Amino acid sequence: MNDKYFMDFAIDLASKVAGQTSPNPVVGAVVVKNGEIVGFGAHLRAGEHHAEVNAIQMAGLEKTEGSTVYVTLEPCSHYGKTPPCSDLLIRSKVKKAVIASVDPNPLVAGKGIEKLRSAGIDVETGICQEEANLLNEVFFHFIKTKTPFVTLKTAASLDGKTATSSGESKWITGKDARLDVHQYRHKHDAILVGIGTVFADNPSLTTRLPNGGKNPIRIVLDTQLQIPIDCKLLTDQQALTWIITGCNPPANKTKMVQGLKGVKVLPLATEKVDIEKVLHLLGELGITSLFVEGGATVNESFLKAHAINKVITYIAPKLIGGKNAPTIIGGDGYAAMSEIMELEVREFSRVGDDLKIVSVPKK
Ligand SMILES: Nc1c(/N=C/[C@H](O)[C@H](O)[C@H](O)COP(=O)(O)O)[nH]c(=O)[nH]c1=O
Ligand SMILES: Nc1c(N[C@@H]2O[C@H](COP(=O)(O)O)[C@@H](O)[C@H]2O)[nH]c(=O)[nH]c1=O
Ligand SMILES: [Zn+2]
Repeated sequence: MNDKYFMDFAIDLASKVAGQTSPNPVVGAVVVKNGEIVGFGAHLRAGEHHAEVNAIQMAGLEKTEGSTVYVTLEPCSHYGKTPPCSDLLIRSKVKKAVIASVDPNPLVAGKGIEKLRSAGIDVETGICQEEANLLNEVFFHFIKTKTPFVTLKTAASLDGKTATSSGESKWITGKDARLDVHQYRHKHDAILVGIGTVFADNPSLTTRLPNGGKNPIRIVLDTQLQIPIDCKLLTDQQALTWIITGCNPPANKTKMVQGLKGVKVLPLATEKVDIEKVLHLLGELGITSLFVEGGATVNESFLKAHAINKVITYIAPKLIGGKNAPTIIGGDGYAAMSEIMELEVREFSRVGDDLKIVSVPKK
């Protein structure tokens, strides 16, 4: 078996724990001795063992000695919440390390590889690098920008409507597509809607998957703190709810809302809710991935802030019509074609009766 064979397994291990390890990256590791897999593991949760530790623990020290370790991310070389993996590989007398992604964390970048080489371990990098980098697009983005990686989720009819002109929207996409959305809620640290969607749908924004899943922190952009006090987000206590407002939300309403369990009011320093400021605030609060579920006004503000890193679009084979029916992106939008946002399609699939398109900004 070649290096790709074993690295594919490590990548598969890492891909299956997406959403669990935040704010850490997902990492998979496989220990191979004389062409036989003797141990494997993934990093399961921030603060717990790294992938290499789990894999070497399964292999045992005897089999690890003289082995080749395949790992999707450069072994760490610093003391974070856990001791350095590069030291562990050296102590365990590993013969060779095959690495997919180099760690962009300034604390680690290249130091882990250097440490291994100077201890006489043969290190090869770049095997399945593209694929492994995609696994950690959120982590790499956050390490670089200290702001969350933003995924915009939209759902519309064939003619681009998100509701009828009378505001009805149940349902445009089918059960399968609506369920598919929940896997993304599980994987994200936070989910964001505008106050308009709260008024229109009284959403719960929780993760409702058959096998359970993590609820993201629910964020509402609500400049004047108009949120209805009896809405699900403030009363269901299913997950934390943070409301981001302009600088002077009404004092008595703020006191009332702030007093609710699991609810925080976060006023910005400016009158208007500026997306750049929202992202920096969320980054400071440790949000590494943000799932934006609209509505049209919020979507446009993210578009204009050039803050969209990925778009998940569900299209239902339905025609709604109506020049006043709402569409995916509202506001003024761009007047000049030269300004519009261009993307490239990364995935195209069917989900039940609907189409699903995953696209990313054109490089
Ligand atoms: N109307 C449709 C959608 N509507 C999505 C809404 O904007 C909002 O995200 C939901 O109301 C969230 O509600 P909850 O959290 O599940 O209680 N989204 C979809 O994917 N398909 C549709 O047909
Ligand atoms: N999860 C992971 C790594 N994560 C690296 O270590 C940092 C977190 O360290 P700590 O706070 O100790 O968990 C994280 O920012 C990233 O640079 N490294 C690895 O060798 N293997 C792993 O499985
Ligand atoms: Zn480590």
